[in-house]
This record gives sequence, structure tokens and C-alpha cells, in this order.
Amino acid sequence: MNAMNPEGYVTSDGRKIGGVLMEMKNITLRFGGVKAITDISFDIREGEIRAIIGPNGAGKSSMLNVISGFYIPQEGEVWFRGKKRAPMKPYEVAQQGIARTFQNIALFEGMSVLDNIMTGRLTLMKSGMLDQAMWWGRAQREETEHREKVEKIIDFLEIQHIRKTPVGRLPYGLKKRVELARALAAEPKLLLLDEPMAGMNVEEKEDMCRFILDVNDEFGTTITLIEHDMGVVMDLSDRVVVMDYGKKIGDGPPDEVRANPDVINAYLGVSHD
Ligand SMILES: Nc1ncnc2c1ncn2[C@@H]1O[C@H](COP(=O)(O)OP(=O)(O)OP(=O)(O)O)[C@@H](O)[C@H]1O
Repeated sequence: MNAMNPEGYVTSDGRKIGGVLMEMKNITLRFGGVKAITDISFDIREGEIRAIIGPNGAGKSSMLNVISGFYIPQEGEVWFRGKKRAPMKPYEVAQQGIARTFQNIALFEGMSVLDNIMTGRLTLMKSGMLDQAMWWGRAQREETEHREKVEKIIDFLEIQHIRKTPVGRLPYGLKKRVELARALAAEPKLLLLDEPMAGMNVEEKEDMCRFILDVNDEFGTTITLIEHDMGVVMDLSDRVVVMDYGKKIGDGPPDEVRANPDVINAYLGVSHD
């Protein structure tokens, strides 16, 4: 089976990738006169680690923002879990099972690690204030369940020792890990990582790589990431979409993309027509 097979395929390291989870069909996104994305199509398979790469200004963040529902494209369709997505608010997209981290860390600096991660469960919380007043027992049971899930993630990402620490006091690499934990707390079907290694030293990058692979392996989470570090991208990803000036210039497994002349040109800045 290869990556074109609708049923899925088996990776070079023997992992089984499933059918299509998300499909972007002919997406075009404009900001006034600027075309950030021009007629791009690709899919993301169940269980896959899928990267979006490209030089600065290629349109990668814009694409991630279309996937997360933050931007609604002027043209094209987004399909998720077999259904065409109607225009919706980012929190509705989150409720459908898509969580993300940000290029610039977006955590509550004054709050503890634990409380920050708990905010990741907000989209899953059923009982509101009225429920809590009327059905106190039920709300308490729900709270206990949320805490248990969060504690598992804290163990998994090896951050027990900082669970009570205010996030503002943590070094950069750990903040990034807390952000990953918060996204995981939402139990997403699709996890979007916006430059998860940016600004990290070599050791922090190695840790983050390991956690990304473990999340994919242990929870079966499908992951889509933007990353500038080519070594990381090629090591981690099953398939890579390459963008340049808003267009798709390559799409396939890392080896294929690495050998693609258009991709080589884009990165060397040789030809831009
Ligand atoms: N909110 C916006 N308003 C206007 N133009 C925008 C906006 N966001 C992005 N753009 C433009 O769209 C194009 C693609 O930008 P985008 O940030 O998606 O690229 P990128 O590949 O993520 O870049 P980088 O690697 O530098 O983060 C650029 O020309 C950018 O200036």
C-alpha cells in the first residue's frame, strides 16, 4: 500500500496509517489583495505525522489557521471526518476534535502548570454554572474525571515536578511542553503544532521530537506541524506538503520531497515564477 491508497498505507518504520481524516480541497485565501494561499489541495490521514514546510511567507501559518477554523478561505472546501465543514468559529472546530499550539507560546503566565493544562479541557466540560449549583455531585464527578485525565498527561510528558509552578517562571522548552500538554488535554483527533521546536536548544528539540512521536504512538493522535528545522521535519514526518508563495510545490514522503527540483529551487531561491 502506498500513500495514494484510500484505505491507508504502511510507513517505512512499519506504522499503519489509516484513511483520510482531513481533506483540504482547492483552498484559496486572500487578505485584501494578498493571496496567502492559492488553490491548494492535500489530505491528512488517520495516525499520520504530516508536515507543512516552505520558505518565510509561503503561507504555512495561514494554512494552519484555515485548518483550525481561525481563517475561513474565500474558495475551497475543508472536509473533516468525512463531512464538509460549514463555516464555524474556532471553538466549534476545537469541539470537533482539533487542538493546537502556537508559534508564540499562548499560556496564562500567572497560573500554575496544572491549571493551564486544565483549561485545555474546557471544550469537553459538560456542566456549566447552573449544573454545578443544581447537580453538585455530578459536577464534582466530572471535575475528578478531568483531573485524572490531566494527571495522566502530566506523567506522560514528565512534568510532575513543575505541576504547581506558575508558567511564567519556567524556561522556554518547558513552556512549550506545557503548551503541548494543554493541547493534549483536549484529547484531540488532530493536533496542530505551529513550530514546536522554534527557539529550542538541541537537547530541548530532541525531547520535543520524542514526545511528538510518543503522543502519536501512544494516543494514536494525528499530527500536523509547521517546522523550519529541516532535520526535524524529515525525521518526524510521514508525508510533507511544501508551499512556496502560497502555492503547493511538493507533497509526499520526505525522501521524495527532498529530491523534488521545485522544492530544491524554492529553498535555494533559484527560480520563482
Ligand atoms: N493577517 C494577515 N493580513 C494580511 N496579510 C497576511 C496576514 N497573514 C499573513 N499574511 C500574508 O500572507 C502571506 C503568507 O503568510 P504566512 O504567515 O501564512 O506565511 P508563513 O509561511 O507561515 O511564513 P513564516 O514562515 O514567516 O511564519 C504573507 O505574504 C503574509 O504577509
